[in-house]
Amino acid sequence: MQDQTSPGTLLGELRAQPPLVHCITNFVAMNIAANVLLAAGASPAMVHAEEEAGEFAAIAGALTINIGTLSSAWLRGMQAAAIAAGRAGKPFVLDPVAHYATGFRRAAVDRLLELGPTVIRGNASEIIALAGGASRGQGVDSRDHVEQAEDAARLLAREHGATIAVTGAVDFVTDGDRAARIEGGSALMPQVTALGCSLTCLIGAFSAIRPGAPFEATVAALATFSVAGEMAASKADGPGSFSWCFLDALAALDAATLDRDARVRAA
Ligand SMILES: Nc1ncnc2c1ncn2[C@@H]1O[C@H](COP(=O)(O)OP(=O)(O)O)[C@@H](O)[C@H]1O
Ligand SMILES: Cc1ncsc1CCOP(=O)(O)O
Ligand SMILES: [Mg+2]
Repeated sequence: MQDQTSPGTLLGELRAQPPLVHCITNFVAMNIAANVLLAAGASPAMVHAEEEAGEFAAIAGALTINIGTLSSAWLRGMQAAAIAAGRAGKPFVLDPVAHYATGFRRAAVDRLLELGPTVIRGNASEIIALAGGASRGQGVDSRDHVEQAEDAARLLAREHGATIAVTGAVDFVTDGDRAARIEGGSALMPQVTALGCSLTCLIGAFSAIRPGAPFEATVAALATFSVAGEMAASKADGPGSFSWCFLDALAALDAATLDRDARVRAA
């Protein structure tokens, strides 16, 4: 597929004009997420201090917020950034890492949801719990299947007016009206920490390219990960080599290959 909003078209535009992506992510993810964005062609900046997060969000193309290693000070920075992104009309992508695990996380996510995320990405356990369901998640790891989270995703999309991405073996994206499944990737991906967090940052990069089309931007980011993941798996011997093969695959991926190999189906 090759149209105005095909994954390849968006990847080409991203490379032609690298967007500045404001990432408030966790200590585990900061390095790999920045490298993922650079390999894809975007310009990452990890900025979380409450003294500057609001000011920075206004100048970036998109904001991504991830609660993986949360503290009260970080939460204040997240709120300032989300408010500023909203005022500036910039997309805001939320990753509610393990929000079901503690009261502090649940309260933080409730506050961030009030600030109107454009896209929410999580694994199946996180999305099920966000919609009020009983999830089997353990810490940051999902123990539910994406198919079990599809109704929850549709519900959340309508409730928050957001695009919802559920990732796993086959990803699912919905804006409450349209929905798509994206096949591909590799079983090695959940064996490398913070790849999901990095994907959230990449959704931010694609959202900056198409601020008015979060569904298409999210599908493009997920398709990019799926195709690069398959390429990397064909070369890797295990999680260690997968992580650097994945960066190489992302950097080598071109628009035509992405559109040829992406397996995106309407759902
Ligand atoms: N079993 C799997 N097979 C193929 N790809 C997978 C599998 N599990 C996860 N992925 C991919 O790994 C990436 C991160 O997703 P996921 O592991 O669900 O996030 P998180 O790290 O937040 O739990 C996504 O691109 C997803 O498609
Ligand atoms: C291990 C860990 N602990 C807190 S955040 C984090 C990283 C989670 O990354 P991902 O959600 O992409 O698996
Ligand atoms: Mg995660």
